[in-house]
Amino acid sequence: MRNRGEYTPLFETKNGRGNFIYRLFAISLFVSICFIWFYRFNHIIIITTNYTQEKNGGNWVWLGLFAAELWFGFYWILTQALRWNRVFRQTFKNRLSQRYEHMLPKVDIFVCTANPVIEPPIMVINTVLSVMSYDYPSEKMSVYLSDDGGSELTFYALLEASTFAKHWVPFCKRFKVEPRSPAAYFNTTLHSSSDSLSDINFANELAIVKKLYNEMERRIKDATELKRVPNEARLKHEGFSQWDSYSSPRDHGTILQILFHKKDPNNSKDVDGFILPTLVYLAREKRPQYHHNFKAGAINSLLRVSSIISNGKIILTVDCDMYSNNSESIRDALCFFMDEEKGHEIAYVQFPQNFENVTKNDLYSSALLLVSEVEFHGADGCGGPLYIGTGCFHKRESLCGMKFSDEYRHNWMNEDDLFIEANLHELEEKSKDLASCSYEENTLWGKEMGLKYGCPVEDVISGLSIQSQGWKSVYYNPPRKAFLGVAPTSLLQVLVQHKRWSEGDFQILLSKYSPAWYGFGRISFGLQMGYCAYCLWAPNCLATLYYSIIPSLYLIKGINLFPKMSNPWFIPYAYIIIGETIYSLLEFLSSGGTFKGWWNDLRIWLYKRTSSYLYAFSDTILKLFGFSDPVFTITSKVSEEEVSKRHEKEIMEFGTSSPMFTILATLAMLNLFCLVSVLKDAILRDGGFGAYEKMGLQVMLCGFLVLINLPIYQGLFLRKDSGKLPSSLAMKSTTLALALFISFRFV
Ligand SMILES: O=c1ccn([C@@H]2O[C@H](COP(=O)(O)OP(=O)(O)O[C@H]3O[C@H](CO)[C@@H](O)[C@H](O)[C@H]3O)[C@@H](O)[C@H]2O)c(=O)[nH]1
Ligand SMILES: [Mn+2]
Repeated sequence: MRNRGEYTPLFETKNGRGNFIYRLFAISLFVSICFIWFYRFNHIIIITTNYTQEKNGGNWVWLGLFAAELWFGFYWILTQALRWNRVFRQTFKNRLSQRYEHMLPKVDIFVCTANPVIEPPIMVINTVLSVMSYDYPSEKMSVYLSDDGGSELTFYALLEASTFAKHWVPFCKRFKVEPRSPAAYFNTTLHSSSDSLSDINFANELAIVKKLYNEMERRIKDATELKRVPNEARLKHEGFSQWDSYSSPRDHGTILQILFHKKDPNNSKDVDGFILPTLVYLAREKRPQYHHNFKAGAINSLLRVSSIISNGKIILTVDCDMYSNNSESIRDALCFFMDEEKGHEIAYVQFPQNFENVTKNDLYSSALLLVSEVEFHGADGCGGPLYIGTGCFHKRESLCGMKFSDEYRHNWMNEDDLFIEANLHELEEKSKDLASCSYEENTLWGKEMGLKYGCPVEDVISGLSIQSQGWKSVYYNPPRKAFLGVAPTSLLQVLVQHKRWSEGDFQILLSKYSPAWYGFGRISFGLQMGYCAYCLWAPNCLATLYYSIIPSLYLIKGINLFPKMSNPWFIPYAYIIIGETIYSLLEFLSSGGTFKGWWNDLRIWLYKRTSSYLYAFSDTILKLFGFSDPVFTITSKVSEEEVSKRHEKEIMEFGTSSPMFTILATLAMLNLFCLVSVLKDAILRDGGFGAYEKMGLQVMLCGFLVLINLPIYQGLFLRKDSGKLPSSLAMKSTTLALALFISFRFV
C-alpha cells in the first residue's frame, strides 16, 4: 500500500471559466427583475386607487401579468443553481491501470429495448456489440439485453450478433478502432488502424468483418421486414422453443437465454480463442393482470437476474439506441468510483446524452445542448447531476437501495459467483424465477430497492432518491462523446417526449420524493433548486401562455400594459431583454451551437411550454384526482424516407393532426392577426405610429411571436408536401384565432 503522501487522485475537478463574470451578470439581472416586480406591483396600486382600471384594461390583466412576471423571475432564480457553480471533470486512466489493472471490478451492462418496430433489432444489436467491445477485460463484463417487446426477431438478431461478435470484438481490440458500433464504424469514411505497421493486415481483416457484417445485416433486416425468423435459424437454436407458449408481448412467460458464459467456454470464445463477455437475453414475464412498470420494471428484473449470473459491482444502463462511441468509458467511470479519497461517496457517474442524428442547426433542439454543456455541469457543482436513464454507471449497492454512511468503503475484490456448482441450464432456470411477475409482490422492489415505480421518468426520481440517501454523483462529459443515440425527428415526437418528461418531473415534485421537501436537508440547497427547475417545467405553461396571448390582444385594443420607452421603468425590461438575449446566444454558441440553432432552440422552448407542458400540467392535475394512468410513450427511432429527407433539410415536420398542433397554430394565427391589425392602423390612421412608442414592448413581443412562428405559417398555408399541417387543422385554428381576435377587437 502506498502511503498518503504519494496520493495522486484518479480524477480532478476544475471550476468553470467565467463563473465569476457570470455571477456578476446574474446579480445585475436579478436587480432588474426586482425593479419589474416593483413596477408592476406599484402600478396595480396606482390604477386601483385612482380608479383608472378601465382605461388600463382592468385589474385582473395587471394581476395576471404580475403573477406571470413573479413566476418568470422565481423560475429564473431556480435555474441559477444550474449555472452558478459549473464544474468540469477530468480522469487519469493511466493511473487507474497502473494501480488496479489486475483487480478491476466486474461490470454488468443493461441494454433496454421494448418494441421491434420502432426500435429496429439491427440498431439494438449494434448497441449491444458496441458495449461488448469496450476496452475492458472481457471476462469481467456481462451484457444483458432486456426485451420488453418479447420479440423473437430481437432474439434472432441477438443470436446473429453473438456469432458476429466472435469476429468483431477481437477486431476492435486488435486495431483499437472507434467507434465500436459496427454500423457507425462502417459509416465513418476514414478507417485507419492505430498502428500503421499492421496496415495491410488491417485492410484484410477490415474487408472480412465488413463482409460478415453486411451479410448479417441483410439477414436481420430481411427477417424484420418479413416479421419472421428464418426456419434454419429456428431449428438451429433451441432458445426459440421458449416462444411456443407465447401469446402476446403483454402475455408470456419469462424468456431467458444465456448466450455466452464462462460455464460454457467452448461456445463463448472469439475466433482467437479468448473468452467473450457474458451475453444474456431476457424478456421478463408479462401478464395482463400485473403492471409491468415500463423501463423501471425491466431494469429491476435485470438487477435480480444479473445478481446471480454475474453480480457485477458496477452497472451501466443504456437505451437500445445509445451505442458506445468511446471504448474507454468504463475506465473513465472507474476513475471516479475507485478514487481512494472520494470514490466511496459516489453512487453514479452520468455521461451526457448525445445524438447521432441531429442536424447542424438542430431544428427541434433535441440535442439538449444546454442541458449537457451547461446545466449538468452546474448540477455537478451542487452535489451531482440527475440520473437520466442512459449512459450512466451505477454502483450496484446504491442502485439497490443501500444508504450512504461515512464508514462505508467499497470492497473492490471480486467475489465468487453465487452458484458455482450449478450448470448453465440450472442457472438459467434459477434466473427465470427472478424475472417473474409475482416475484415482486410484497417486496420492496420499486419502492426502496431498484428503480422507483409509478413515474414516467423513473430515472430522475430514482437518482434523486439515491442522492437523498447521502450519495454523490458525478457528471462526466469527455471530449470524445461517450454515447450516441437517436433523437426524435418530428415535432410531434419532440412534444410527446417532453410531455412525458415534464409530466414525470412535475409528479416528482408532488410525490413523496419531492426535491422541495423530501430533499430538504438531504441534498444541498443548490441541488434542490436545480431539481425544482426541472420539476417545474410543466407549470411554466401558464405564465408563457398568458404572455403570448394577453399582451397581443390588448395591443389591438390600444391598451398599454408595459412602460413606455420614454419611461425610466422601461430600462429594466430593456436590460433583461437585451442582456438575456446576448447571454443566451453566447452560451449557446460557446456550447457548440449555431446562430440558427439558437433561434430554433428558442422556438422549441416556446412550443414546449405552450403545448407539451400544458398537457403535462393538466394530466398531472387530473392524475392527482385519480383520472388518468401513467403511460410511457416510446419514442420512435425510425422514420420514413421522406420524413428523414425533410429532417436533413431542416424542414419542420408536422404531418398529422394533433391537439398540440392546434394550440400552436391558433396562437400563431392570433398573433398574426394582432400584428397585422396594428400595422394596418399605424399606416391608415394619423399619428398611428405613435403606437410604437407608446406600446413598443407589446408590439415587439407580438412581432417576435410572429417571427418565430414562421414555420407554422408555412406549414399551414404555403407547403404542399406531406409534412405540412393538415388543412382541417388550418381551418380550425384560423377560425378559433379569428373568433378570439374579433371578439376582442370589436366587442
Ligand atoms: O416499457 C418500456 C418502455 C421503454 N423501455 C426502454 O426505455 C428506453 C427509453 O425509451 P425512449 O422511448 O427512447 O424514451 P426517451 O424519451 O428517449 O428516454 C429518455 O427518458 C426516459 C425516461 O422518460 C429514460 O428512461 C431514458 O433513459 C431516456 O433516454 C428505451 O430503450 C426503451 O426500449 C423499456 O425497456 N420498457
Ligand atoms: Mn430514446
